[in-house]
Amino acid sequence: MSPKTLYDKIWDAHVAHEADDGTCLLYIDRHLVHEVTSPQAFEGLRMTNRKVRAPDKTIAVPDHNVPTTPGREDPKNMTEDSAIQVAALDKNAKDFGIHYYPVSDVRQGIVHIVGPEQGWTLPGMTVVCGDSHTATHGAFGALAHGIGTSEVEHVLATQTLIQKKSKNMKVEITGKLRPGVTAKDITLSVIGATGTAGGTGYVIEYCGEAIRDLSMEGRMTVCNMAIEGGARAGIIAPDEKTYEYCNGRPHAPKGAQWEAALNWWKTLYSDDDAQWDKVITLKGEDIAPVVTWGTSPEDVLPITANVPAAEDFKGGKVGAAQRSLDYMGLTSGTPLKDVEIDTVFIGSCTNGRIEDLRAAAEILKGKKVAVKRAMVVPGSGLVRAQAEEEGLADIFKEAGFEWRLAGCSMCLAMNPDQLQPEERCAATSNRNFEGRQGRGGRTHLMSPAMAAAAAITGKLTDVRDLM
Ligand SMILES: CC(C)[C@H](C(=O)O)[C@@H](O)C(=O)O
Ligand code: SF4
Repeated sequence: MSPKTLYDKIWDAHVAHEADDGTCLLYIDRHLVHEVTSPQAFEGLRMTNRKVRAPDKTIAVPDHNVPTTPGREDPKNMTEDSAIQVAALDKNAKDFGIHYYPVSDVRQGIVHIVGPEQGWTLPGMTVVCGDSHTATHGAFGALAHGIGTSEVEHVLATQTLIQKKSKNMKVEITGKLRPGVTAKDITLSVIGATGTAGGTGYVIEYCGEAIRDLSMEGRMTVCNMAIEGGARAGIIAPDEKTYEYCNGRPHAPKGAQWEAALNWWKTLYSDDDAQWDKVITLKGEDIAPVVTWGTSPEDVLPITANVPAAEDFKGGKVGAAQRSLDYMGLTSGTPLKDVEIDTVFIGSCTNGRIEDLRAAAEILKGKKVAVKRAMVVPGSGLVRAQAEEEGLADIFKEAGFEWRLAGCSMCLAMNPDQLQPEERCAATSNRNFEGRQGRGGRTHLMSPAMAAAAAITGKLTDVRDLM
C-alpha cells in the first residue's frame, strides 16, 4: 500500500463515489448548523418536500446573533434580522427533528465549542458546518471544514458533499515553547510566516513536539485559524490526549463501540514516507508572544516590535499596509507596547474555552482593569458554569470585566456587542478585518494572556513583563 497522510486516510474512508474528473461525493459524519447560514437551506428542503437525511447526525445551535446579556430569550433584545434567524432555527430544529441547543439550554454556545464539548466531534470523522471556522474540529484528527449555504442544503438532504481533494501541507512546530507563548501565538506566527494565501489549496496537518505538547484546547486554537491562512482545513493526528478528552462525553461511543472506535483512531496518522506538497517548519523556541497591528491576520509582529512603515513591504503590499495603518490609526515606528487600548474582548471559538479563561484569570488575579470596557464571553454555557465553579468568574468580575453569557459576541458585529468607530480593542478572536467588530472599530488579535495583560495596563503589553 502506498504511504498516506492523515488527510488521505480520512478522505479515502469517506469517498462514496469518484467521477472521472476527480470530483468526489464524500460521506459526512457530522453536520453542525447555526442560525446565519441555514435558513435558506431548510427553506429549500421545505419547498421540495424533502426531509433531513440524517437528523441524528445534524446538530444546531444559535450563536452568532444572540445577545450575551440576561433577557436574551426576548426577541425584542435583538435586531429584527437576528430575531428572524434565531426564530427560524428554533422552528427548523423542531420541524426537522435535529439535535438542538436553544439559548435557554446551558449547553448552548459557539457551535465550534459545543461540538467537541458534547462529543459530536470525534477523530476520523468528516465534519462540516456553514461556517469557515469549522476548521477548529480538525484538532481531533477529523476532516472538518466550512461549506456554503447551498452545500448546507445538499448535506441536509443527502448527508454527502461534492468535493475535490486538496493538496497536503505539513506545518511542523519543533521543540518547546518559551514561557508566555501559547497556541494562539503559534497559529498567528504561522500565518505571519505563510500569509493569508499560504495555505490556499491545501489541508494543513500541524505536527511536531510543540503541537503534541498542546492541550486539546490549544490544538483547537491552532486549527481554528487554519482558514485564516487560506487552508481548506487544519488537522492534528489524534493521540492519548484526544482520546482522554473524548472519553465519556455525552455523544462519544461507549463500551465495545468505544474500543472499536479506538482501534480505528489509532491508525490515524501520516505514514513516515507520506508525500507532502508543501512543508513549513517553525522552531517553537523562536515563537514570541505576538499581536496583530493591521487589518489582516497576517499582519503579525512580536509584541517587542514597532509599528511597521508601509515602505517595509514589497510591491502590491505597500498600499495595503498604508491603508491598514490609516484604518488602525497607527504611526510607523511607535513601539507596539505604547499603543493604548480602549476595550478588551476575551472569547470566540478561537479562545473561549476553559483553558483560555484560566490563562487570562491567572494574569488578572488581584488586579484591576485600566481600559474603558472589558468583557469575557465564555464559549458555551458549560464553560461558563465551570469557570464559575473554579472561581475564575469572580477574578474577572473583581478585575472589572463584564461576565457575559455564551455566544460569538464581539468576535463579529452581528449582535449587540460591537465596537464604536475608532474604538481600539485587544481581542482573542481570529479576524481583524475592517469593521469586523463594529464599523470603524480597530482590532488587535492576541492570546488570552496577552489580552488580560493589555486590560491591566491599558496598552498592548508583553505578558512576560507581568509574569
Ligand atoms: C457568519 C459566518 C458565515 C462566518 C464564517 O463563516 O466564518 C462567521 O462565523 C465568521 O467568523 O466570520
Ligand atoms: S466566534 Fe467568531 S469566528 Fe467563531 S464562529 Fe463565531 S463569529 Fe465566527
